[in-house]
Amino acid sequence: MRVGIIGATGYGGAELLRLLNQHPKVEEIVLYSSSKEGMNIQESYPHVSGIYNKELKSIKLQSMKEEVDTVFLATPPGVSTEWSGAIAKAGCQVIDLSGDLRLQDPLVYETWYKREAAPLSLIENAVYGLPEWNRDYIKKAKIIANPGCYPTATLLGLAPLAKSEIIDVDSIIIDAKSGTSGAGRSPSAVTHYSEMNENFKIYQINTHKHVPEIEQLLNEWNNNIQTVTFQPHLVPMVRGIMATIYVKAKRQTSEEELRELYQEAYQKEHFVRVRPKGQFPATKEVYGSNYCDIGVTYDERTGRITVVSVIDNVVKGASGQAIQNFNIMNGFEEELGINNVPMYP
Ligand SMILES: NC(=O)C1=CN([C@@H]2O[C@H](COP(=O)(O)OP(=O)(O)OC[C@H]3O[C@@H](n4cnc5c(N)ncnc54)[C@H](OP(=O)(O)O)[C@@H]3O)[C@@H](O)[C@H]2O)C=CC1
Ligand SMILES: CC(=O)N[C@@H](CCC(=O)OP(=O)(O)O)C(=O)O
Repeated sequence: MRVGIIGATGYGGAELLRLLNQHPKVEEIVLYSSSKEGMNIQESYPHVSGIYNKELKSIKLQSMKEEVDTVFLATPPGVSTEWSGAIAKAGCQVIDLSGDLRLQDPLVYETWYKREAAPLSLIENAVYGLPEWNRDYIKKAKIIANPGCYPTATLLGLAPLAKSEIIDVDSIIIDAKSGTSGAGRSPSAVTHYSEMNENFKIYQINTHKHVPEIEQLLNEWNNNIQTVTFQPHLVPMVRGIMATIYVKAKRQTSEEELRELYQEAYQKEHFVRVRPKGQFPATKEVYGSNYCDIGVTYDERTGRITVVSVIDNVVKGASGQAIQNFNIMNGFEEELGINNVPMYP
C-alpha cells in the first residue's frame, strides 16, 4: 500500500516513518509538510540518512489522492478538522493522531480544546481507534480517531474494572506521568532541558483535554461512571507514560480475583501484557514498543485497588497504535510492522 504522512517533521510523524519503513505491506511512503515543502527529510531528521531519502511535498488534495491510499495526520489540533473530511471524500483512508475527532459532542470539544470543533458529520464517521476494545468497528472504518497517549494507558488499565461490578464508580483517580516527547518537537519554556532536567512537574490540573476523552469511553463501558480525577505530570525522560490508577472497591475482593479479571480480558491481546503477582511495570520495559504493560493489586487494609499501566507515548500512545489500526482496517495481521521487542536498557 501507499501511505502519506502529514506532519512528518514532528515526533509522531518521524515515528510513523520509522515503523512504516519496515512494514511489509507498505511499498511507498510520501511525506507532506505545511512549512518545509521541497526540503529533504534528512535535513530535519539526520537519523534517517541513507534509509529514507525523499523530499517533503506540499499538502495538495488533488495529488494526494493519486499518490496514496492511506493518510496519517500527525498534526496539531485543528488540522484534521480542516483536512480529514476532504481526504476521506477523495477516497483515502484517514488515521488522525490528533484529538480533533475523538470527542462525540462538539460542545465538549470546544469547552476543553478552546477551539472550533469539526463538523458533526465528520465526527460521526470517525471510529475511536482503541483496538483492544473497538476492533469490530475499526475493521469497517474509513476514518480513525487515534486515541490520546494518556487515554490509551488509562483506558487499557481501567477497562476490565470499569466493565465489572467491583468498583465504586465515583472513586476513580488517575495519576499520570509522561516523558517530554509527548509535548511534540517544538521547543517550549515548559519542556526545555533546564526546566525539565532534575525536575518533576504537575500541569493542567483538572483541565487537561484528555479528561473528557477518558470519561467518554468509561461512560460508554459503564454508564454509572460520570467523572474521574485525572492529573498529568511531566518527568525528566524522553519517552514513556505511567498511569497509576486508584479505585475503591465497593465490595471485598482479592488480588487473585483482580488478576484473573485482567488476564481474562487481555489473554488474546498481543500488545497488552498483564504482569504476574507482585510485579509492576516500568516505562523502560515498553520503550520503543507497542506494548501496554499492566500490574494490578488490592490493599485489604484500605479497600483500594491500584492499577499501574505503562506505554511508550510515541508508539502505543500514538504512531504504533495508528499502525495497529491501519493493519486492522486493511485486514492485515495486527502486529505487522510494530512487533518489535522493547529496547532495553
Ligand atoms: N508526541 C506524542 O507522544 C503524541 C502526540 N499525539 C498527537 O499527535 C499529533 C502530532 O504530535 P507530535 O508529532 O508530537 O507534534 P509535533 O509538534 O512534533 O509535530 C506536529 C507537526 O505538524 C505539522 N503541522 C503544524 N501545523 C500544521 C498545519 N497547519 N498544517 C499541517 N501540518 C502542520 C508540523 O510539520 P510541518 O511544519 O512540516 O507541516 C509539525 O512538525 C498532535 O495532535 C499530538 O497531540 C498523540 C499522542 C501522543
Ligand atoms: C507531555 C505532554 O505535553 N503531553 C501532551 C499529550 C499529547 C497528546 O496525546 O495530545 P493529543 O490529545 O492532542 O493527541 C499534553 O499533555 O498535551
